[in-house]
Amino acid sequence: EEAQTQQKLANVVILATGGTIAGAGASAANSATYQAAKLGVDKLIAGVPELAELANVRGEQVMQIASESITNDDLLKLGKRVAELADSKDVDGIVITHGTDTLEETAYFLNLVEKTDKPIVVVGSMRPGTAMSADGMLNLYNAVAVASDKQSRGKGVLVTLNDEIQSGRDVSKAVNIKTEAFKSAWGPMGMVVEGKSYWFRLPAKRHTADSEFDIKQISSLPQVDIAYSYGNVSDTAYKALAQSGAKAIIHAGTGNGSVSSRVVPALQELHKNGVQIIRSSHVNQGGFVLRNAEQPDDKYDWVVAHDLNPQKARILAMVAMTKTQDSKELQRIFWEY
Ligand SMILES: NC(=O)CC[C@H](N)C(=O)O
Repeated sequence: EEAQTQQKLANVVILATGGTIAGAGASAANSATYQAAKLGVDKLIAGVPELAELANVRGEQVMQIASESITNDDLLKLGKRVAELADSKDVDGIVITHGTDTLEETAYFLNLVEKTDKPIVVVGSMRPGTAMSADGMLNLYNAVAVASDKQSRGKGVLVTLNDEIQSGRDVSKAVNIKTEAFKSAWGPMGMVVEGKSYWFRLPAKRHTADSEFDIKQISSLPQVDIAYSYGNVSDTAYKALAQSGAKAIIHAGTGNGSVSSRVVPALQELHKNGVQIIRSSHVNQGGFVLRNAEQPDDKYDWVVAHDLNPQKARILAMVAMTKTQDSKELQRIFWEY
């Protein structure tokens, strides 16, 4: 009988990378003061015995770090392992446990480069497992539920926290400390409650199987950096980033992605020297940057990031620039993904 249930259940692999979901604090009162990336994947799985009712689950420790320390090489390593598993007949879905600080970057990266319809779910938590009202157990349970569900196929990389199913493209950490931390300007795609998924919308942008990018063809990512804008800003950061080898600079602009008159000449100069300038906005609840609004992008040959926040724009620019250095192609890609 046990063999029969195992046959019916989906096979889900949990790739663990660290973060608070694998964190531990000194006391149950420590919801914010703790060390991330302490528990191994086997302990995470053992901590939620109910996972066995949802799927045949096995774990792999890909790395054990706090996600603010993730590098481009780490992204490639994780991406390549996900692709290998997605190609395996024995794997129906993949869950990635991840720190929440850069979870939105990794989820978007995988959404762009994994050529598969199989569910890929990235999950984290806001409180370590040692804390009162820890959220990791339920978030992981929900992630495995979504990853083992056939309905989740072909919907792009997904993120499950706070009972919501979010698009890995759109979602961003908008709040810290609180468990209701991840938001999307366009709303969640669905809910997951007691191991069952309820879907309400689909992503409109190209992703995964429909993407022109393939992790198997990518061996390195170009240097793309972000410069933050504010009153009295100078061009120092932009010049320094270009000097250090940035192939593109994401302008984390004020408001509509506006650029200070103190910075415009330096950006024109950098672009003449081959650095792509990509305008985004650092407003918190959904930037929306349009070409030739506030700045003459056609005249300067700049690119706009549209609704992508600066950190997501960095991910797309890196992936796109593995294929093209042409600003018009880059802009096409920024509209489509
Ligand atoms: N809630 C979290 O996961 C944050 C912990 C850590 N800063 C990380 O991103 O890994």
